[in-house]
Amino acid sequence: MARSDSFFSTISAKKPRPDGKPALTVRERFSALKNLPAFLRLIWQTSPALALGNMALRLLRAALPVAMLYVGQLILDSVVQLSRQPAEARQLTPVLTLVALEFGLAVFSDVLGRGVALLDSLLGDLFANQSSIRLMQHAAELDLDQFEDSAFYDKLERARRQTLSRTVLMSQVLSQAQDFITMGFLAVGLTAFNPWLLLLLLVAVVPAFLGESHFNERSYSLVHGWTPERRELDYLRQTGASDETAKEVKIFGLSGFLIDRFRTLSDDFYLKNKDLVIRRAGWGAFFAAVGAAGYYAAYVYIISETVRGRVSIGQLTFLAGSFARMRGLLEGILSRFSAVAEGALYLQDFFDFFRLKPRIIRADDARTVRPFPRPIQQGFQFENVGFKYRNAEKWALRNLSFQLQAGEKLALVGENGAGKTTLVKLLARLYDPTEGRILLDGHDLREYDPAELRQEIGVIFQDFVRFQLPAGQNLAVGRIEEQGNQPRIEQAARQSLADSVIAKLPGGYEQMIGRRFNGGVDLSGGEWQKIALGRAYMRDAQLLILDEPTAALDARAEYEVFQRFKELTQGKTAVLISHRFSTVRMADRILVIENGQFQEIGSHEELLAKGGRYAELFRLQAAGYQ
Ligand SMILES: Nc1ncnc2c1ncn2[C@@H]1O[C@H](COP(=O)(O)OP(=O)(O)OP(=O)(O)O)[C@@H](O)[C@H]1O
Repeated sequence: MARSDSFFSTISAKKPRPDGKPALTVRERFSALKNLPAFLRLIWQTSPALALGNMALRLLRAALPVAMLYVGQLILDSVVQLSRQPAEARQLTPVLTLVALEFGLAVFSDVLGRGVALLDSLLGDLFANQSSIRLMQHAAELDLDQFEDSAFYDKLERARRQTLSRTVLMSQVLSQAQDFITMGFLAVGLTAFNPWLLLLLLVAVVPAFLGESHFNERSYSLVHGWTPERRELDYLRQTGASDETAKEVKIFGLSGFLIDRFRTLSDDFYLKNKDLVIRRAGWGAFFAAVGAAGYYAAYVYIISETVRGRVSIGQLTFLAGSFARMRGLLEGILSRFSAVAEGALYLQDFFDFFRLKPRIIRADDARTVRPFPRPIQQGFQFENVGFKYRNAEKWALRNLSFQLQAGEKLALVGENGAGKTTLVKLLARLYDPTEGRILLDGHDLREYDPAELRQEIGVIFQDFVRFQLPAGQNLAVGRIEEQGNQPRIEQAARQSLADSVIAKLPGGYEQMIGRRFNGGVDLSGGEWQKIALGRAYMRDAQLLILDEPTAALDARAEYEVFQRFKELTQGKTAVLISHRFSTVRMADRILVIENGQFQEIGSHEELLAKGGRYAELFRLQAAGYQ
């Protein structure tokens, strides 16, 4: 932000924001307030009872300041009157009753204040929890390809950061309403005395409001524009100090490199922010002085009216008290208004995230959704399939046509980056083809319900997740509905050879695995792989896909895994991705892909006899063993 950027200039002109976009105008800032009704609806839905209770207490509390000031006025006037009476005629009881009343009101106001704070905190906690749940639910509905878009990630990040700060916004909006009501009560008293005092009040307070609101917009722009960098800062913080990365950070001596990058980014942000907060403090002090001048001008006026005998001492305290109170309230309301407007700007990100819609969804009209074939009759047909990742220049797959027959075991072979995993992701409809189509039993895959399709498919990816969960649950994630079915979990463990891994764990199936949590035991790469393989056996899937499932297994385990796999998937369709030809040759047919293009397909013997790419790769690997 340029140093010459004065406060008043941005009110009229659009200045570039730190992220290069023009600064928000006052109108844009106000228009963000349109998000508030939807926000209040969300709060109401969180707990109507708590929301209602909160509003009722606030309403009551709003009336108390004017009541207390009025009782104060009565007390003072009574005291002055008493002091003018002869000593023997002085009756203290009425004054003491008034003092007792004021005391009662003070205690009541305090109790109400605590009640409001309590309900705010309960409602805020519930709201934050429900927002986090909604966020997770919505993220789960979105497409994989949306997660690979950095603009999406920025939105997700901002929405996630805001679930907690939105509870502050909730209190602010409710306090705003409460203070408005209090102001209304006080304004009646002040206007009755002299309406000009109200005008004086506005003159004293409005500049401070404009200043606050300007700096709030600046700070939103700064934070918003810095989302990618703040994401990188989080990433660096995590990479520099986490169990997952500690090994390589140490071996490669990366901590200096990571810290330098962190320092550069964080210093840059600090300097930009410092500039802003210093100017904010300077202008803030100036506007506070303007406000104080307005208050003292009014005070002098009220005092002079008292001296001239036009108002009583009690009225003097009532008016001075009302004016001071109203100045505080108005300042609070106005500066809170800009905080609320700022919060509403952030809300925009929150709602924007929820407006993102997945594309891979079930057809709206239930009649057009095709029931999934049980069993699959013909299999999957790739028709001229092409796929390009979001923002990628080059095609990951192109012009791919072949048939995956029902009950067939198909192996995919190709060099790194050839497109094997991409093909599998298209089968599971994690993405839809960019061109061409995939048919299942003669119908486009898009005609089936994606949820049903995924139920019928069991995929173990090469980068499977190492869930920090007990061993049994780590297997059960393959079919989480069966997490209570111990015999089934144990059977899957036997089938994937994970049973011998679990037998060695001190806690058996209950043993927490992974290092993140207390008492967790880590496993070797191959041991993790056996657990992950077990997830495939937890499913009753018609199509099983194993993407390099044995890369970390020793030769004997690999042989055994595949013997079992063949037996256990009798009659089922399966796709295997492997770089080991000893595994690949067990498949009925092998599809060779090169640079995303179909190369050849056939059985091991056929392809060897053909003497093409497969034969070349096979001989290359075989030569390595000689
Ligand atoms: N999420 C992604 N976004 C952009 N490009 C991607 C993405 N995933 C893969 N690619 C690119 O698509 C191409 C095919 O990748 P794919 O993962 O399908 O290869 P693969 O044959 O499975 O490789 P490997 O044997 O290394 O696992 C590669 O050029 C890769 O860089």
